[in-house]
Order: sequence, then C-alpha cells, then structure tokens
Amino acid sequence: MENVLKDEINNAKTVDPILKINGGASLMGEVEIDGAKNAALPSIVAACLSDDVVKLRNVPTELNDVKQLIKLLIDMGADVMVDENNKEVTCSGSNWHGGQLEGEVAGKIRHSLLLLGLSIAWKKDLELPMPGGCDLGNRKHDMHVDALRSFNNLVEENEGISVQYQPSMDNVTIDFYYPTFGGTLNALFAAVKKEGIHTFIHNAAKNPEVIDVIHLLNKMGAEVNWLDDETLKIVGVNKLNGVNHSVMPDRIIGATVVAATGLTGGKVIIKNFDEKLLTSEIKTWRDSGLTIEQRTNNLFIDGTNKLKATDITTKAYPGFHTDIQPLHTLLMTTAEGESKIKETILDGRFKYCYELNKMGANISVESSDFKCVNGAQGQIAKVKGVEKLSASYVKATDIRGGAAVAVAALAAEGESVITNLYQLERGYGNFVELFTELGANIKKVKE
Ligand SMILES: CC(=O)N[C@H]1[C@@H](OP(=O)(O)OP(=O)(O)OC[C@H]2O[C@@H](n3ccc(=O)[nH]c3=O)[C@H](O)[C@@H]2O)O[C@H](CO)[C@@H](O)[C@@H]1O
Ligand SMILES: C=C(OP(=O)(O)O)C(=O)O
Repeated sequence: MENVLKDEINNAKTVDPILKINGGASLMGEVEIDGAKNAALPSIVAACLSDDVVKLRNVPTELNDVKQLIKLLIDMGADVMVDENNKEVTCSGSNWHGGQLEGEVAGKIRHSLLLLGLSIAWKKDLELPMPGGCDLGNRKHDMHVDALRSFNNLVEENEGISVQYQPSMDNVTIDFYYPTFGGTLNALFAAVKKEGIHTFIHNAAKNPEVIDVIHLLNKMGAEVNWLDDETLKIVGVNKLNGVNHSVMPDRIIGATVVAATGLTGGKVIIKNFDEKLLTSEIKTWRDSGLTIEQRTNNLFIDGTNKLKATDITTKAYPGFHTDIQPLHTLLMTTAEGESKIKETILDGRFKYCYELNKMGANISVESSDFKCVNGAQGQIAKVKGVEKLSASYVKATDIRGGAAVAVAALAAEGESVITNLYQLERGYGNFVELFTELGANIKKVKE
C-alpha cells in the first residue's frame, strides 16, 4: 500500500472507527438476518399511534437511526422502552403532546418526517426541522406536504416543516405522482385514526416494508385495505389497540449477503428468508448466472459460477430496488462483459462508484437523457467487468454505497480499510459479526 494511504489510515484511526478487512476468502456457512431498519422505524412510529402498549420484536435496536427516532418520540411525549438484549421495543403514544422537535437529532434521519402524520393523528401540532438521511441527491417531501394538507391541516415549509391540526369531516383522496415510500406512510398515519373518515391513497407504495406496517396497523385495529393493486382505502377508527408484532427481516441485508457470496465465489445459506422479498433482484442475479434456491424456509446461494454482465433499471417496488443497486453494480465489476445500471429514483446514488474504482473496478458514470423521480438529470453507470478487485483505502459514502465497498473488500485480496463507518452502520448494526460468521477476516478498529 502506498505511503500516502498509510498516513491517511493513521490519521483516520485517531478520529473515527474504521473497518479493516483482509479479503479474498470465499464466504461459507449459514446466517440469519436481523429485522429491517426500513420496516422497524415506521413500525415504531405506527406503534405510537396506540393508546395501549404495542410490543415490537426483532427490532434492530443497535442502529443509530432507531435510537435517534426513539429519542424524538420520547421528547414529544410518547412512552417508548427499549430492551436491547431481546431486541424489543414497547410503545404507547397516549401522552403525545407534539411541539418542536430537536434539530440536531431530527436532521440526522429521514424518518423524522413520519412524526408529522403521527402528530396529526393525535390532533397535535408539530414543528420539524429539515429531515436528514443518506445524501443521495434531492430527497424531496412535496408529496408528504400535499398529503397532509389533503386532511385540511395547515402545513408550512420554511427552514423545516410545521403542521397544525385542523378538524375536518370530509373524506380524503390522495393521488401520488410516484409511489413514495415515506409519503404513503405519512398519509396512512394521518388517516387511520380519523374516525369515520374514508381516505383513498392512489399510487401507494407497496414495498414489503409498507405491507409489514399495514399488517401491524390492522392488527392494532386499523381498517386499511387494498381496493386494487395501487389504491389503499382507509376507514378511520377512534382508537388503536396494544398488540405484539415481529418486524420482517431486512431484505437489503439479505441482498448484501447474496452479493457477497456471489462476489467471493462462496456458498451460503440465509436462514428463514423468503426469496419473495427479493423477487426482482433474484431474477436478475439468476440471469447473471448466480445459483439461488429456496430450500423450505432457507435461501441457498452458490456463487461459484463466473457471472455475466446484466443491465438493470431501478424502479419502485416490485422493480429493482434502488437501495440494492450499489450491490448489483458491485457484482457486475467482476462479471464478464459490460453492464448498464440506470438509476431512476435518486440522482446522487453513484458516489460509491468512485470508491470501487479505487479498488480496480472499471465504472464510468454518465449523464443521460432521462430525469429521476426527484426531477434531477438521470445517470447511467457503465461497468466493464475486470478480472479481480484489489484492496484499498475507501470511504462509506452512504449506507448502501458503504455496504458495496465493504463487500468489495471481502473479495479483494489484501487489507482494505473502510472509513466513514457511521454511514454503513446506519443500516448494518452487525456487519462485522454477520460476515465473521461466514468466515470473513474483518475487524472494527476503534482507537
Ligand atoms: C427509510 C427508508 O425506507 N428509506 C427508503 C425510502 O426513502 P424515501 O421515503 O425518502 O423514498 P421515497 O419513495 O419517498 O422517494 C423516492 C423518490 O421520490 C422523490 N420524492 C419523494 C417524496 C416526495 O414528496 N417527493 C419526491 O419527489 C424522492 O426525492 C426520491 O427521488 O425509499 C427510498 C427509495 O426507495 C430508499 O432509498 C430509502 O432507503
Ligand atoms: C437510504 C436509506 O435510508 P434513509 O432513507 O434512512 O436515508 C437506506 O436505508 O438505504
């Protein structure tokens, strides 16, 4: 490794933890996947719609986003208790008073947006500083604002977003121009306790995490049903009850294990994992030459075949998930031929490609003639397969870009260093443990 890299590593060591990964070994063994961050966070908010106690199991309680969200909920009056050992969270929202959310915390996570719908459900006002989350381009919130206004609430945008509850007995129709994940949840939360009011959400998001949250809400006594493939109908009820609910497994971590198995040429079983969570992605990877089989409750992956180039276009569910796009790009870095990766959801999603190129990948990112959902100029990454990746000093640019470089390091011979770990760890609470179990040589160095 060049001296300049060694200097960088020494400097980084004194500031933030880093990952040191000695790559090259094929991953082998069995793993189980944690609960999904992107289902757990909205489930915690949904649970706070209840007057009684809702107990959530399989919550990735070690994740910073979970901790931050819970802090915000408690600050606004919700009763939330965490049992880190058992990965359980108990919630009740009956003491919700609303108010002004703390800027530093709310500004770190995207999910703080969902507290707007929750507060409206409790008929309380809320002031939210601009939400955070991964820097993936312009992450707009106009559909959240319009949806909340449809219920007659006063919504203002300045340095943040504020909602003021206004009573209304009118039925509500919301028509999203894109099936927004967060927007659908905010509309659901605002609607479920509007007693007697019928709300229709057209073009609602139907990704598995939203379905998991709807399942939870209906267990709590909500009346949420699909009228057709794209339209949700909610009949408001006056009270939601206490229940137990287990959060679904994280399909993006599942996809991360599949990609790591394929890239390292290993053989891995993911226990209790249903391929239906990754229908579009698994179809693509089978086309690339990866062997993936559902064996009763487990998913078996055999990565010993050489893969071939395969194009993807990211789309709303059930299309190829934008969060899994970096992992596909990574798999294609050593596949035979040239793959085209078209990102249509978030324009800022290709930052990690620069990091992968440091590891010997051959990726060029070019502007194209389409617009992303957020209105920004679209881009296509062209990936020319190379023989192998090499160890380097790389940065986790965001959660999934971070996973892509860390998995690349698992395959690259020699010692790689991953910095900016905070990003990776926003979505992966046990990255080191997960891959150590599969035989990887990986450690987190704190000092
Ligand atoms: C916590 C969580 O689950 N986050 C996921 C969620 O984020 P998030 O809830 O932010 O995603 P959305 O589905 O709302 O956004 C998708 C696209 O729509 C745009 N948009 C969204 C709302 C809006 O009011 N106006 C607007 O233009 C966004 O800028 C983005 O380009 O879906 C993203 C896209 O699948 C994933 O990358 C994130 O991991
Ligand atoms: C982008 C992600 O999360 P967030 O929306 O919380 O930034 C993610 O989970 O990959």
